Amino acid sequence: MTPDASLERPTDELRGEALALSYGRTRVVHDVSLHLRSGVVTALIGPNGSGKSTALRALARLHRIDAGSVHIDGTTGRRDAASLTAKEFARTVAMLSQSRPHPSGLEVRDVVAYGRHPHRGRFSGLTDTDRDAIDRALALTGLTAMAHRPVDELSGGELQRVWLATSLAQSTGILLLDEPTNHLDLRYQIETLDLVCDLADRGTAVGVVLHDLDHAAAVADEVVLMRSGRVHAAGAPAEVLTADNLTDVYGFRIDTDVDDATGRVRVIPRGRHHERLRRSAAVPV
Ligand SMILES: Nc1ncnc2c1ncn2[C@@H]1O[C@H](COP(=O)(O)OP(=O)(O)OP(=O)(O)O)[C@@H](O)[C@H]1O
Repeated sequence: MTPDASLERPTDELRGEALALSYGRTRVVHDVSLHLRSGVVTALIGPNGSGKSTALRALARLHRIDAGSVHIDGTTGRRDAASLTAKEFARTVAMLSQSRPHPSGLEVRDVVAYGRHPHRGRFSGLTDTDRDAIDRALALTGLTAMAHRPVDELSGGELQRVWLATSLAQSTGILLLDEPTNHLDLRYQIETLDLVCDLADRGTAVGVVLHDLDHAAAVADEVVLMRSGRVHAAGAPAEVLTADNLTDVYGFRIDTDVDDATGRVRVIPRGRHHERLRRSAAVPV
């Protein structure tokens, strides 16, 4: 699962400034700014309901913006995301949403081919470039051998990889992933994280919502810690993933240390079960 290094290096960046977002009359995201830079993995973390998905969806033009702006900075200068046609935007930004449809009556390859829609003319068939992009997306997600299986027969994790492949087939310079490791077994969780890093290494701007803080520590160049619809802290993983920040935001004791092998922060949640383990270790059976 390594992206093709021969492809042109993307340079687009996505900038959400002072975003205010609501459901109906309820404001759920307040004054949030997010800057997704080319070649950088930005992880959005925070408790349930803190506004991560809503913010990511706003960057993908899937949620109405009450105040603030979303811009794309690319080779042709700065463009307001709202000024692009749907196809232009979809050639620039791909998003793997948390709510993923369950298509039926289609093969895996057909679903992944949907990712090429923004690159195709209204009546034109798949070009060689389209087919190459589909093959590459299937390979990157470990789906080549399943390309002709009906999607109706797939497990939740396999289907998740099909949607990831569909986003990759869009061949965008900006990739937004909402909990991409959900439903995946350990191998594909790690492969997906590796893929995220590989894509960033060849220039993609990646914004990824992650619940596993060790995953965020392992892959993120920048971490945005959200709380109650606001950015509580943002910056390098070692600056954001501190015991104080995490304990404060998640509302129970969380310690951190540093993995000697990688130099990355390790997160140690101190649930009541730790106390139980400590007691049972102290009292010989
Ligand atoms: N469709 C909706 N209608 C009304 N309120 C919503 C809707 N979706 C989300 N919300 C509310 O908006 C707030 C932010 O939700 P959001 O899904 O962005 O949080 P999140 O950080 O992604 O949460 P999670 O980690 O649980 O996925 C929450 O208070 C949530 O209850």
